[in-house]
Amino acid sequence: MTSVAQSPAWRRLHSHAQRLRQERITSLFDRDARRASEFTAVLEGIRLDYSKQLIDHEGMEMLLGLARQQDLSGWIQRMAAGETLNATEGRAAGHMALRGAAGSRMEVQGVDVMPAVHAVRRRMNAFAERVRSGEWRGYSGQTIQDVVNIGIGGSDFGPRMVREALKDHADGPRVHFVSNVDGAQISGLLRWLDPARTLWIVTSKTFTTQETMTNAHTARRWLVQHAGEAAISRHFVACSTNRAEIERFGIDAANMFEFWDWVGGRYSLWSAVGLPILISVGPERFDELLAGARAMDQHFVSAPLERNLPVLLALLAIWNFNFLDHGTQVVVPYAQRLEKFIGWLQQLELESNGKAVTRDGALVDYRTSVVLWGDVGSNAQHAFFQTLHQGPRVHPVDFILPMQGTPGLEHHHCILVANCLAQSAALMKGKTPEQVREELRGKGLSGEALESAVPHRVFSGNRPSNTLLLPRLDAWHLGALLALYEHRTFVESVIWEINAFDQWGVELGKQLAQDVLRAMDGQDAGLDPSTVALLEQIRQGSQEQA
Ligand SMILES: O=P(O)(O)OC[C@H]1O[C@H](O)[C@H](O)[C@@H](O)[C@@H]1O
Repeated sequence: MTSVAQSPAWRRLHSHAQRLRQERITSLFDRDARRASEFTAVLEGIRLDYSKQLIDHEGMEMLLGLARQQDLSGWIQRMAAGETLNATEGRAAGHMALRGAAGSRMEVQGVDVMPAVHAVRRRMNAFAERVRSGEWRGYSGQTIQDVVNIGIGGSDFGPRMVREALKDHADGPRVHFVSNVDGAQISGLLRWLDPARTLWIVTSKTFTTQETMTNAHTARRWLVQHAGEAAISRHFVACSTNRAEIERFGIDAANMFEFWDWVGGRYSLWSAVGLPILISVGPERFDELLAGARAMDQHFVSAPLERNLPVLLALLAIWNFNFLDHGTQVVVPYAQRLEKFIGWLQQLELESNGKAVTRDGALVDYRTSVVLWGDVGSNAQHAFFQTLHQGPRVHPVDFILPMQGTPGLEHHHCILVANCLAQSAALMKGKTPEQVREELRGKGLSGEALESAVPHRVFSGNRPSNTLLLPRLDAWHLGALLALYEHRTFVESVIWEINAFDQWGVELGKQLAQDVLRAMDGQDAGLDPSTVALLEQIRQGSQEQA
């Protein structure tokens, strides 16, 4: 089996990249008056402007050629048809079905799953409404004031991020999240929560994840201490695929919201895992979120590759990392409400594509798994933008900018917009030594003082970015944004020929944690000398503290 890196499409791109490395993005603009509009793709007001990438029409054609060579359209159709894409676990990747419209038919491994999806959604809606309206009462007859989701990874990042993004629409009980097994997180909440008015949602696809189960048992003990076992059915619900474990924990089957093994954890916020979102913002907003994602799905499945937003986003990433050899992917939303977006995106991208073997198990001989990081603008400008502008490696940036800001504070939004656009322009244009000299002469510097100052003030420029404009940050556009990045991740995996839907890489650490726990219990767990020494230090340290 020859590697994609040996294929004709890849080789053509490789040679083309050698040529384009000599180019300036600004010169590409000089030669093409229509570049800004021609290198923009639009869906329902969402505009992906990729004109500030170091690429020309020929390069784009070659990238699309690579996508065709890799049968991208075929893979998209196979995902939409619910085929078993995740071969190592024998599962489909059915997250698009979770946002399918009522009355539509969507198959996963040959079964129409829409009746089951909508049946759970109806139960979620009804339950959320009961909690929100105050009809659902705790053991003392009082209404629910605080809801705590206990979950980690995909059972935490998605709902936490959406809850944060839609905070301005929150009109239900307060929603909190506990993910870390570090007792500091849950103890901080238990200090002030009222057991009679708190609802716990235990969210775990497997219902066996150590951190989640530890936190869930701590919450359960706390409630039982205050109100006895009988209170559990009024205060604990579960979102999971594992009915048996839920019952063993003591949660009523009637309080279980089901999802299925064809929903990957990092793609699960659209399923029962979204229950905390529903309770926070209500079923109507949740429906809008799903509708936005559905619009992106339909676009992804039906738009031609050259106008397909997720496809373009992924191909440009491939261009930057596999052909121009740039460093990492930076994502900077100029929207405070998207503060949790990066965490969600990191799991999505790095758990999906953090692999070095192809679907067939062959080692790859090209880069995969691009490290993705970022923070909200404008804060990020005051943290890591120095290295984006003048550091030795180029890190392409996705700027994400809602076109509307906070009502009544429009002048804040003007400044936000100005900063966002200025950063991408600065990355592209840079500043030449001649420009720096002129500037310094204007400030009265000359001779050696001037020359020694120059290198520190030069910006190489030619640093690529995308700008993604959203009409506004509402539930609909958020849904579309999240689905855009989900599909981007999938497209990358198709080009790289890897399975984006398993995550064996997290298993070894989990197994070894069990060994370390056994060793802490005094058993011989066959640990390595370094771990044994560290454990001894920790034992001594904790004794000193006691
Ligand atoms: O939802 P759970 O079964 O508790 O799993 C939570 C998380 O566990 C692991 O970290 C997996 O790699 C993630 O994909 C998953 O989201």
